[in-house]
Amino acid sequence: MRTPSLARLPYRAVSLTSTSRFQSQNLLRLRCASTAALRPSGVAPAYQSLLRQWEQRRNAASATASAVLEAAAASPESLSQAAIIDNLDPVEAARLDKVRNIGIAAHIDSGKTTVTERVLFYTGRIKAIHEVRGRDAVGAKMDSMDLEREKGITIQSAATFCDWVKKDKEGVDQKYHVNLIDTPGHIDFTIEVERALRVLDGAVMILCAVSGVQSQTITVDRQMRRYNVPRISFVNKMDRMGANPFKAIDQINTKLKMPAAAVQVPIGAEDEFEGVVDLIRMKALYNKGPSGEDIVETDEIPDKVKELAQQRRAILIETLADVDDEIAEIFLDEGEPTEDQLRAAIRRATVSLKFTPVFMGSALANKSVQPMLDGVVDFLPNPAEVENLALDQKRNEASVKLVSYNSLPFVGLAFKLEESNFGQLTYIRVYQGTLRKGSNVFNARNNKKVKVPRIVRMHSNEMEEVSEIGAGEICAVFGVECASGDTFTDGQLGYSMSSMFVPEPVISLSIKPKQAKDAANFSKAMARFQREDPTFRVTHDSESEQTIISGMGELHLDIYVERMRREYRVHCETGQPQVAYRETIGKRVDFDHLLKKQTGGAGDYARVMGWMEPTGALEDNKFEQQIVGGSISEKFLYACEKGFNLSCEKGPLIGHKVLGTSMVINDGATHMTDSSEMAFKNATQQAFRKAFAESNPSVLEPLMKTVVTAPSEFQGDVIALLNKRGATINDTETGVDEFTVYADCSLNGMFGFSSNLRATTQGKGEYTMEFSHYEKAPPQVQKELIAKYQKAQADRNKK
Ligand SMILES: Nc1nc2c(ncn2[C@@H]2O[C@H](COP(=O)(O)OP(=O)(O)OP(=O)(O)O)[C@@H](O)[C@H]2O)c(=O)[nH]1
Repeated sequence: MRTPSLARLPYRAVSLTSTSRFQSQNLLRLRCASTAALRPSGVAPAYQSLLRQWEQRRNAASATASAVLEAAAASPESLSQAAIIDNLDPVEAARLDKVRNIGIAAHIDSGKTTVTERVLFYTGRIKAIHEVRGRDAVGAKMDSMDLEREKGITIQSAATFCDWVKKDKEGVDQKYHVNLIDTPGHIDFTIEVERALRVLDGAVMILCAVSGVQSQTITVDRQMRRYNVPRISFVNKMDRMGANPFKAIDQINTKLKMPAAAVQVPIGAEDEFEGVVDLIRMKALYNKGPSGEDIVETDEIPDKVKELAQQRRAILIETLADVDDEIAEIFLDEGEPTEDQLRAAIRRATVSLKFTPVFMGSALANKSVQPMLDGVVDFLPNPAEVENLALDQKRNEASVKLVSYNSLPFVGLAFKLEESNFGQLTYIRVYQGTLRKGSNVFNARNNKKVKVPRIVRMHSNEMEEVSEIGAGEICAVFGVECASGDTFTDGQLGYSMSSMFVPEPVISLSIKPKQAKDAANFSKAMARFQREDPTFRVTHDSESEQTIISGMGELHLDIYVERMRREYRVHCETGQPQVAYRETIGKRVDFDHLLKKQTGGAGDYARVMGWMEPTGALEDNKFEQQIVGGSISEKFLYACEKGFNLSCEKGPLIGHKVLGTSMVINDGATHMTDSSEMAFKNATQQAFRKAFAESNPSVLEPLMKTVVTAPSEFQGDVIALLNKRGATINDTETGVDEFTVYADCSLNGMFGFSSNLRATTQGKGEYTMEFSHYEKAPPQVQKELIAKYQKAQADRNKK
């Protein structure tokens, strides 16, 4: 048996030494409250009502309130956020304990929407189950767009909520409020997953029992890590031929490097899949009723799985011993943890991101979805258990912890915008305080005051009006103009929250309405799509007079062209998809450029001196001025910076954006009457062109992390296909009957790959492609691109 290494044992997850500024300030106020009568005048108005509540509780002889106030006075640092929540405000703690904000994320077609449909049915949110691409032509609740129902894929994430009733240890029903977001699986809609995970407290990672960890599971795993989202796993499709949950669990451990162990074992598999054995309580669970709505629990574990259950329970304890010191101690003493100890350890380890418990079932066959829901409330954190930070703009952007108290000042994050029939719908996660209908909130980005006219809870495309939403919850509001990622506060706090990661678009195409009369609707649609989706960009190329749309992949752009047709009745003509190339400088070049024009009247005069060089990383460009002696005034330097930024927007080589280039201006000259902002802007642009051309610049192309999976018999053909497209193969894994290739490919080389792959693998192969980084394009490609651009420029000049 494996002995857990003590060195690897982590500290207890519950820290009692957290000392964020927010807490210490509150605790200092607490100290005042505990040593003397409460003096609200000395306390920021935002906290007065909260202090009053605490004081009232003490006056009402609450032993906890007194004890905590005294402890806070003696040692403010000794109380953690958890202690504040648990001890100071039992009412808030009890409310938050019953809230879960979760997302469902997974590889394409793993069954996210099908699982969500069951969740909604079993929690009573919907009256009947409808299948994705089902024969009843209704479609799953969460795929509400026509396009989603037709294609059987999720394009937009959809939010909903439900109540899950679970019996506690004493057999008393406890109602949990679950806010749930179903996210798309396709990589082109990855922003939907990003923004959902940004605001969720936990996630259910779904895997297919046959395919296990797939390419998109790896992406989703990375996204969950980026936002520190704890997860439980659900191995779905246990009814499929070849289902093997333990293969999936091994892969979570090895491929995702996330300690994972089954908390259930299946009773039968494939078409004999009957139910599961709960390894924590050692009980067999079966679904009964026409749609599996009743869970029947028995102590009689079928003989055929008794041994497996014992084995897997031992592995569960062993895996936990590696990540939890309480279980480690029991394990080292060769003891047997109790049910409570096991449950608490799984919760601790999951919440602290060290472990994922694995559930299993078949959503389509209506089996074992409810125990997974029990897992959501048992093992995923409530809003109070997740550390959410904001930056306090009034105190030099110091980091402050947000506390999900209803009575604190309001802080919320707008994480998603959607156009609806009633105007813009803004999804908000309330991190602190209460959002009330009719109240005013302030946008931290521009300090604009906005009134909140309507608040709704979303149920896919339906909504339920509410008058207020408490801390830790998710809602949507109407009539609040803002951008995706804006923070709202009640105006008293200068807090702002970090936004989500937005990947850069890698593909673009020209687009125009087929009929001139549709121009107005076309612009309306473009504006809307851009507001809703930060990975969808629209630019206007003034030279070619074309509108260019850019996005994450061919499918992403196709969907918008199709939505334009369906939702706005605008038929469009599109050009060939183009790769989003970049340009970069090759080496340092000094410049001394003089712009001087004398054409009668006032002339133009600007002289700029300095150098341009690579920034070192192929990232943002940098402009710097190091003028001493005032040879160029501030106003003109600002114009120089503008000129630099404009030059970076349209590189000299092929007209694509410039990356990784820095410009320093350290001297120059100004003319008394002939210098102007325009002259300095133009001079900088000219200097830029000249220096860039002399620096041995290059064209960069996006490199894509590509993962291809197909049945083993096609391995040779698929590798040959990738080689033909110039891919660098990094790794190959061979499974029982399928293989996976990991490769880096240039996006340029991958156009039309999906149809090639389909043809080569009889439609059985699949692949995902995700932007990795920019790299120099091969010399031949660079040459061709430059020649093409120059020819187009020359043709344009002739006209
Ligand atoms: N055999 C079997 N098929 C399932 C199960 N769950 C889902 N499916 C099928 O798998 C297909 C994909 O299911 P979805 O629920 O749309 O999967 P998804 O992960 O939401 O798909 P995307 O959002 O497009 O990534 C559908 O045809 C489902 O009927 C299951 O438990 N067993």
